[in-house]
Amino acid sequence: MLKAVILIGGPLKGTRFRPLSLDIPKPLFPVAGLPMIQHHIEACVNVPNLKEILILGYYPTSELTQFVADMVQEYKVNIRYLQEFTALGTAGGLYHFRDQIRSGNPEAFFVLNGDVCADFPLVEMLRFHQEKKASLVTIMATEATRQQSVHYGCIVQDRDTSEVTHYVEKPSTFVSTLINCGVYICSIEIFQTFAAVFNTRQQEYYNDASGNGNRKEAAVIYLEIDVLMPLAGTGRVFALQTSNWWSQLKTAGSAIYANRHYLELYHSRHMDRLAQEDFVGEKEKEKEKEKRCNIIGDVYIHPTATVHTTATLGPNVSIEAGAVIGPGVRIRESIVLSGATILDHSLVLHSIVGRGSHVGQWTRVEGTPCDPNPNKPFAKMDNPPLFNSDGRLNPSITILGCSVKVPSEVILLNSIVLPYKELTRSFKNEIIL
Ligand SMILES: Nc1nc2c(ncn2[C@@H]2O[C@H](COP(=O)(O)OP(=O)(O)O[C@H]3O[C@H](CO)[C@@H](O)[C@H](O)[C@@H]3O)[C@@H](O)[C@H]2O)c(=O)[nH]1
Repeated sequence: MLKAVILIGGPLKGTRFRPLSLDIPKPLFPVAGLPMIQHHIEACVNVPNLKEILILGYYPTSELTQFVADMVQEYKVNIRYLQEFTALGTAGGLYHFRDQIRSGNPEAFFVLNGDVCADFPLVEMLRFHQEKKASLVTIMATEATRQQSVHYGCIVQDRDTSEVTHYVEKPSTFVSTLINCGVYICSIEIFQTFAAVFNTRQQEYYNDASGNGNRKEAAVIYLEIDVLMPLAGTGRVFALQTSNWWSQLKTAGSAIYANRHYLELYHSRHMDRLAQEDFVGEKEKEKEKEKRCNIIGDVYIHPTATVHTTATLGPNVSIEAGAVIGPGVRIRESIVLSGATILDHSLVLHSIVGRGSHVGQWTRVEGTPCDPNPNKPFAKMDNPPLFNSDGRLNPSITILGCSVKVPSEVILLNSIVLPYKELTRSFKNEIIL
C-alpha cells in the first residue's frame, strides 16, 4: 500500500503570489479549472494501490475543510488535512505526523511540494524506486540551465547507477544542472533518519541555553538540508531524471504558464474539460456552433460561466465559475476568476482577472508574459523580484485582485491592482494600492 503527502506551507509563504493569495490560500488558486493542488491529487489517485493523501501545512484547518470534502467526494480516496502547529519545515511535518503516515503500513509514500506543477511521473518513480532496493528516497530530477540551477537543489548523480553522490541545496556557485523538482518517493524506513535528525536537534536545542536568540526550533527539519545533503553519497538516495514538463509555481506569472501546460495535458487525459469543437458529435456540431463562442486552441470554461457567442477566447484561457464574458470580448493567455465580468469588446491578454472583478467596455487589460527563454534548452521560468534595481516595477502579467473595478475605455498595462480598488483612469507599470 502507498500514501502521498502534499506540502502546502502556510499563509506567510504565499507572499510572492499576492494579491491573489489575499483572498484564497495559494494552494487552492485555480489553474486550468482546478485548484493548484488538485492536479497533485489527480496524479496521486492514478497510482495503483495509493490509499491515502495527506495534505500538510500551517493554514488554519477551516481554510481547507471544504476543499478536502470536495476532493474526497470526487475521487473516493482518503484525503486529510493535517495542520502543523507552526512552520515545521519540509520534513518537520512529516516527522511530526509520522503515526498518521505510517498507519496501515504503507511500503512507501510520495512527497510532493504543493508549489510545483508538472506532468508528474509518479508511476514511473514508483517502479524506479522499487528497483533500487537500497533506496530510502528517490528524487524527481530535471535538467536546468547553468545559471538557473543554483536557485534549486542541485544533484550530482552517478550516471550508471542513478545514485545521488552529492547534493547541495541552492548552492552559491555552480554544482550541477540536474535539479530537484520537489517530488519524492520515500521508503518507510526514512523515519529512522528523521528521528535521528530530530534527536540531534533536541540535543542542540537544550545545549544552547545562551538565550542569544539563535536557538533553532527543535521540531523544524528541512528535507533538503537535514536529510538529502547528509544522505547523498551513502547509496540510499537516487534520482530519476525526467523530461516531462515541470515548473515551480511561485508567482502569479507562473500560474499563466502552468495554466497553458495543464490545459495541454487535458488533450491526452481529459478532453472533456476543454471547450473545443472536436469532441462534439458531427450532428450536434452545427447546433453547438450556434451557441458557442469562438474558441482558439486550449480553453477551459466552467459550466456556470456565461460567454457571449461573439466573444473569442484562447489560446490558453481559463474562465472560472459564474464569470460573465460580454459580446466581442477577446481573451488570450489569461485566467478569469469566479464571478468576474468582462464587458463588451474589451481585450484581456496575459492577465489574471480576480474574483468578482469588473472590467468595463472597450478596455484593454494587458500584461507581459514571463515564460522561460524559448531559445535556451532546459530554461525554467525566472521568478524576478517585483521591482528591479532602479526601483521600477519589473514588467509582468497584469493582475486584478478580487472585486476590482476597471472603467470603460482605459488601458491597464503591466500593473498589479490590489483588491477592492476602483480605478478611474489608465495605468502603466504600476502597483495600485
Ligand atoms: N507543511 C509545510 N510545508 C512547507 C513548509 N515550508 C515549506 N513548505 C512547502 O514545501 C514546498 C517547498 O518549500 P520552499 O521552502 O518554498 O522551497 P523551494 O524554494 O521551493 O525549494 C524546494 O523546491 C525546489 C523545487 O521547486 C527544489 O529544487 C529545492 O531543492 C527545494 O526542495 C512548498 O510547497 C512549501 O509550501 C513547512 O514549514 N510546512
